[in-house]
Amino acid sequence: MTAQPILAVIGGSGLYQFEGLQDVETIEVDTPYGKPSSPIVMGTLAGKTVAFLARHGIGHFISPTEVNYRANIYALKSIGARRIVSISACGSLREDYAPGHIVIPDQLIDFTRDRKRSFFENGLVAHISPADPFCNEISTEIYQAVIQTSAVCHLGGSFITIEGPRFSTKGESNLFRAWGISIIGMTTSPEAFLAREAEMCYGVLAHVTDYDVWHTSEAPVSVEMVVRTLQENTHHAQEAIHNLVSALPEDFDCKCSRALANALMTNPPAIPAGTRQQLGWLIDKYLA
Ligand SMILES: CSC[C@H]1O[C@H](OP(=O)(O)O)[C@H](O)[C@@H]1O
Ligand SMILES: Nc1ncnc2[nH]cnc12
Repeated sequence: MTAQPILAVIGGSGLYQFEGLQDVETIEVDTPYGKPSSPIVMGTLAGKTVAFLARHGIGHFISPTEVNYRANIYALKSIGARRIVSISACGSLREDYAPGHIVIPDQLIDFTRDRKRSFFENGLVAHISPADPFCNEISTEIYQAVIQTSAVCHLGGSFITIEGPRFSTKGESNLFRAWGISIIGMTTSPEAFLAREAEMCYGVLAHVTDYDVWHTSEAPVSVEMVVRTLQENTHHAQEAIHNLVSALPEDFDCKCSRALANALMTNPPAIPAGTRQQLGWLIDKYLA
């Protein structure tokens, strides 16, 4: 059996397998929420175990709305992962975050509508705090790893998740700009919120692939533009993950691992037995 991974990587658009993993083992995981987007590929990088999951499936056949975010987070937790790096393609809403750059966002604005956004349901109410939606520790580690590459990297910026799959109108894009939002994508919500509920450290390495649709001298975003920019820049993410894995300590203590400590609202005797059992993986340590 492969060792517990030091890091789980969720690969987004343009990243369906992880180059350079050695001693690779592919694991089919099933979850109470259904199948994750892809098998989990476990392997070693810099001598440490890493897990990789392709968010849109291998071949990119799952839309941002249809990604089973709960199954993906559950699957990564079930193999023992405690930290997640999400690799995402995003549009830029500001001039100085240019295509080809990388952003490590520190805020998240959720404009999605049609997604399961919590593990808590069926008689068990919990309210986690996503005031700081990304783990500060892993985000800083990601930034340190990226700046060792030749990529231009920005630490900080707010990231809006739209429902998609369509891109934005100019009216929407200009509204988001007026709100001071930095980058735009379609997958970080609810992924980041579910990772917090699962008490996992979660950070994003966002590749800027385009200027969305607001720019007066740049063409509006298209799939061709996103794919081309990603092809030119994915090597930065691969290199950064290598740097990150090399630097990450095996032992760590982060407040993300206690995110549910003050979140459970339902009086324990009122929790239905089936729900208590189904969510045992999250709540046993608080209700034992
Ligand atoms: C292919 S452009 C839109 C698509 O790309 C991003 O995916 P991911 O976050 O998984 O890299 C964006 O969120 C949309 O899903
Ligand atoms: N402009 C954009 N809007 C939403 N998602 C994106 N992913 C990459 N570019 C994007």
